[in-house]
Amino acid sequence: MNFDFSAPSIFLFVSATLCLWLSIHALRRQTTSFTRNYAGLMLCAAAYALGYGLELGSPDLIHVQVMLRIQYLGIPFLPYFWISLAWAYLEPQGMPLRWKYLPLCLSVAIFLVFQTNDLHHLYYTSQEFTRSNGLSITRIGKGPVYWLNIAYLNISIAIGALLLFRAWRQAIPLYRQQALMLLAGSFLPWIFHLLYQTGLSPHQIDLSPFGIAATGIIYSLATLNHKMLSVLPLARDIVFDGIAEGVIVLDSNLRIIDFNHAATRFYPKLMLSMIGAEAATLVNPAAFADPLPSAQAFIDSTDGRKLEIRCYPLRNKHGPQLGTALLIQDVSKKLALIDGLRELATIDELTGCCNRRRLIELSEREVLRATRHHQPLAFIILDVDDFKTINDTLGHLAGDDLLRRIAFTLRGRLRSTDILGRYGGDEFIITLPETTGSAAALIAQELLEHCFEHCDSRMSIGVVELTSENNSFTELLRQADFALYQSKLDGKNRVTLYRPTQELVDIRTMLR
Ligand SMILES: Nc1nc2c(ncn2[C@@H]2O[C@H](COP(=O)(O)OP(=O)(O)OP(=O)(O)O)[C@@H](O)[C@H]2O)c(=O)[nH]1
Repeated sequence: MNFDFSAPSIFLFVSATLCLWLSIHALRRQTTSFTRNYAGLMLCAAAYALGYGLELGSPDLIHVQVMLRIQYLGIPFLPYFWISLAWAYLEPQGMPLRWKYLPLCLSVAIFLVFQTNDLHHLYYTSQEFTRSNGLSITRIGKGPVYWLNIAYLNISIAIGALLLFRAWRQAIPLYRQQALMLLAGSFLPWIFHLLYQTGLSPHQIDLSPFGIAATGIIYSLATLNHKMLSVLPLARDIVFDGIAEGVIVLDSNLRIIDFNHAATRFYPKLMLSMIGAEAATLVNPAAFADPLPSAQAFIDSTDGRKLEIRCYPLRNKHGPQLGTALLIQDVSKKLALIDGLRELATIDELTGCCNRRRLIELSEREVLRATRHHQPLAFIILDVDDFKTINDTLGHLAGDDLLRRIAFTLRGRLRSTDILGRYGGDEFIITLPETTGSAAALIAQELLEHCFEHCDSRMSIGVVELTSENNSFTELLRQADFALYQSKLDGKNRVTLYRPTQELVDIRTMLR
């Protein structure tokens, strides 16, 4: 006699193929606890649907028994994979090992009892083959392990549904659809199974595999249309809660709908009760006023910390903007480091005043400003007298110390707007905004006396005033240098104010 397949068998074969495809598809995408259990569940469903489809078309009891063995490759493990799947949806790490043992051992035990039923009849006490309406129906006598399996199946469906319900309630709207799909998928087999168990199914056909097959179809559609497998809770939980950056998700009305653990470190006020609150009550609204795809960073200062906030719009591929994600990180240390490096690059290491580069940069800025506003500006250059002798007699360290003390003394006598820099060796330059040449000469004289008094050092000084002829740092330096040279020539330890008419005379003196 041959197999006789009718429409229900064909439906089950198609469903088994879909379930098999889903199983392979899930494993090829990602191997997480969720996808592994999902793949296992779909594989078991495929075995059940295929075996029952074949059973319905079987010609006799011997063939039916073979097909039942195929079905029972999957049936005992369905509850195990179902609980594990729901657990993995709620907790991405999956079910703890100690919890897994009980359902797994139960599944293996039921599997073994079924496969050895001929020896003890603990599963089926009897089997009777009939054909009705073109379908092979097997009336079975139900043994204690059969009832154990039914109880196990029902309890596991209930536990899985409860876990998924919790996941659905906790999920943000973006994930709710997936949680709902999973939940809906669990009810069909249950209802169909109850119809069969209560004798309400037509011709005593076991409707459970049809329910499982329908679930397979729902999941296939969900996978294709809603990317069910790609929006795994893994993305939300492992990545979301594991990263060091704070993440706050806002809906389209800029209300808080989700946040990760790190975000609570940056905003201690942030807690579950703030879900639904306006984001502006927590985060500086300037951070998300105009979210750009390029996500420019906004620096917010809170509690003495500098928080860098990046704003990303959340939208479906072609749809409208669903919300906004704020990515937050503490950049206080980074900014302090940058400030430190910037300072190092502008400060003279030995004396703590501006280095040559910074001195030129700031002085040029002041020269430009004074020229633009027609304000006076003076320029002083100081050179320690006989510094080489100090180095040679007292040592370089004493020379260094003297330079430090001179810088300290000078700084103490200057205004905050004056610019003091070490130009090199034992030479210092001071740029004095809003100061005439004669006023600067008096200040220079005072500085000279102070350095002698406090540092026991003598200095030669050149002073120059900004005019329309010398309105650049280089020219001011050249003229001030000339005046300084004049001080040295005139016997050191003095101040010379540069006057344009002097230049020719002094050059001639120098050439003599
Ligand atoms: N201790 C110390 N010495 C330095 C430093 N930079 C340059 N010098 C020395 O400073 C001396 C500068 O000497 P000069 O200005 O040329 O000559 P001087 O002995 O001061 O003579 P006059 O300028 O004519 O009074 C040189 O011997 C340099 O080696 C420094 O950072 N620390």
